[in-house]
Amino acid sequence: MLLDMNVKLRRGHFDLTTQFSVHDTSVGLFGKSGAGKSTVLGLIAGTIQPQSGHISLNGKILFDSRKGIIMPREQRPVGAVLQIDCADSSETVRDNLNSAYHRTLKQRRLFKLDYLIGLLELGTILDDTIQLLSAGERQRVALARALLKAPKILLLDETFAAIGNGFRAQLLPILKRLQDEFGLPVLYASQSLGEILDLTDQLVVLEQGKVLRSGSLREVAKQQDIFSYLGICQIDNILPVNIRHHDRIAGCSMADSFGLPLTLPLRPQFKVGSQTQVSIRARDIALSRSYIEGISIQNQIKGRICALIPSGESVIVQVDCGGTLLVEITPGACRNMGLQEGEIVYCLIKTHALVYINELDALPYQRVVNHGDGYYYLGATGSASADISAH
Ligand SMILES: Nc1ncnc2c1ncn2[C@@H]1O[C@H](COP(=O)(O)OP(=O)(O)OP(=O)(O)O)[C@@H](O)[C@H]1O
Repeated sequence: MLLDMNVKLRRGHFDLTTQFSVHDTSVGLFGKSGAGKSTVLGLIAGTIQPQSGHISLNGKILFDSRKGIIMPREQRPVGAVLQIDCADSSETVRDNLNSAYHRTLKQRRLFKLDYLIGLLELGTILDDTIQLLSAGERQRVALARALLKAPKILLLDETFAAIGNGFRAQLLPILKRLQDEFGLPVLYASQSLGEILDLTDQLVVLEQGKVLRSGSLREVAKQQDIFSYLGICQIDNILPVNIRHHDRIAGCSMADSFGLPLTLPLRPQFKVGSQTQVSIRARDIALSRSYIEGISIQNQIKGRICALIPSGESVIVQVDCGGTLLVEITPGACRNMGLQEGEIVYCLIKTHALVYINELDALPYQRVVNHGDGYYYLGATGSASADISAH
């Protein structure tokens, strides 16, 4: 275990009782404004002390109220880019980085100074004083300084948002490389699920100073009533399909997915035998207890209900039909049908509700994650309930 934290803190009216662990992988600390994300990062970095509990990193105790241990901030093997770190300074960038470089013992150094200057594109601002830098430039300098400490974990507080869209696309692969090549995981605090999921699908979800859920998005999303808090407002199923033949007269392409026949919109440009993916919105699938004769809907896929997940004003029905389909219906429909786990249902999908994945980008949605098992979670930009900022 890399980071283990179980602390209590009362600050004014805010009560934080937080327990979570981080293993050797990057984690997103998600929560709405005021949930306590910056406070948690400050507790790990040592800028704030809890009233009780313990925090350990890589087996080293950073804080333990019972043993009376408080490791000073400068000694913690933590690289942190906190909002308070980007304060004014009359030092030049060069002096600021040089002092951080020389403070780290030679044998512990992970990065050469020139390497980080190149990596974070700081060459042109080396002689500028920090107080004259833009907010994004300050964040990059703070990141370089954090990395020069040769940390065991990197704490970032909404850094993508502060650093600007242009540099963000460059920063992401850098953070992934730090994790892969140097084994340096990131604890990334943000109010934007989309921003976190660019980096990792491991989440700690905070609400009012408490850990609401933790685990992979998949595990977190299995539980009730979390979608709206996460800002997920649409779920798409992504199905792998093998094209079997094109029927120009019927106006459709025939395919199979998970061994089941599927009727798709006609796309003769896909070669027979080729593979592609199609997307179907969870809320565009209807359920029936039996196969329906005399209906225009071409796809009636038989499956077994493996979970019924209440989610705000919807119920997500997880149906195992070879692969898994997520179907979103109203609680009323669920009640009227008397659906129960383990029962057989038919998933009804209109041909034209299936969208080829290469045509999906034309839709006005923001894709937030490849779910691994073939689901993409999409947030509609601009939705009132969605807190997913546009890329
Ligand atoms: N110095 C302080 N004294 C008292 N209360 C504080 C102090 N700093 C923060 N708080 C309170 O602690 C709570 C959590 O703040 P925190 O900054 O950790 O939230 P956050 O999740 O990072 O929010 P945001 O996303 O807006 O930055 C808030 O209610 C805030 O008012």
